[in-house]
Amino acid sequence: MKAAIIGHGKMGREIEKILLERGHRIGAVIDEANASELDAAHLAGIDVALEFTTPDAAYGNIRACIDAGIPVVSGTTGWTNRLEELRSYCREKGGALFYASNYCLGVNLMFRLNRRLARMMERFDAYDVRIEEIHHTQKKDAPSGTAITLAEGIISEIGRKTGWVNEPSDDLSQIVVTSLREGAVPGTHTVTYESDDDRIELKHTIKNRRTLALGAVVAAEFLCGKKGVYTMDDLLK
Ligand SMILES: NC(=O)C1=CN([C@@H]2O[C@H](COP(=O)(O)OP(=O)(O)OC[C@H]3O[C@@H](n4cnc5c(N)ncnc54)[C@H](OP(=O)(O)O)[C@@H]3O)[C@@H](O)[C@H]2O)C=CC1
Ligand SMILES: O=C(O)C1=N[C@H](C(=O)O)C[C@H](O)C1
Repeated sequence: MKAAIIGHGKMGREIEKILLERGHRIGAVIDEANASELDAAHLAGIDVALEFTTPDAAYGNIRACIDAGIPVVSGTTGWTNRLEELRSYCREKGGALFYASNYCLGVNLMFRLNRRLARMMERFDAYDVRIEEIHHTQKKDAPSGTAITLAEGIISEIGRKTGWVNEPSDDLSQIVVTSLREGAVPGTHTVTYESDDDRIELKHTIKNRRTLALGAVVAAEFLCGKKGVYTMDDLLK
């Protein structure tokens, strides 16, 4: 597989290592300075692109890959209010797009547990639910994409929760998501159900960025040669 790396930052560099370890080739590395090279001419011969950039850049980068006919795996967070629009565009153009807010296997297992637990807690309104996420101080967006996916999972199962807020709130219809930024933390997420008497916690701690990059490369291997719109659920089936 010949890959293009779009965004040669912390994730892009980790992805590069894993691509090479798994016997793939790097056909292009695109950063902000050469972002104008995201077109069919510059990407000729590329089988798949991996896009980990910034909330401002992701939409345009992914669209450019679709326009160039290059399957694209993206994990950039903080822009996903436009994800559905881009998925429709991809289908219209006959392109290939894989998106996940988190490529770590364990987090995706936690997403499933989270929905199952929420379904159980639907009946027990003595418990309120909240989410906490902790990441490194260089993270640009808050809350994390993973925390948003967790919140959406809970909202889909618990009728008394209709949205989330990223600030303190007494509104019981909202899930309070707290974002903390500490040192080099790769990503820690905790879902807490608390009553006056006790507390249930579902917690996931990422130990290193490699697990995220490996998941993205496995997604790229899965997407290669396919058309359509995919998520981690398709990969984990
Ligand atoms: N889904 C998942 O599993 C994961 C998602 N992420 C998300 O991925 C994104 C990147 O994270 P991370 O690598 O830590 O961030 P970094 O800030 O380390 O890297 C971002 C890179 O994007 C580049 N960039 C900026 N603008 C453009 C552009 N227009 N075109 C191409 N490249 C550009 C930057 O280049 P320059 O320095 O030249 O500006 C930089 O190299 C974030 O949104 C993060 O939340 C991170 C980890 C896992
Ligand atoms: O910026 C990061 O580092 C991460 N971002 C993703 C998110 O916003 O959920 C995934 C992971 O937690 C690391």
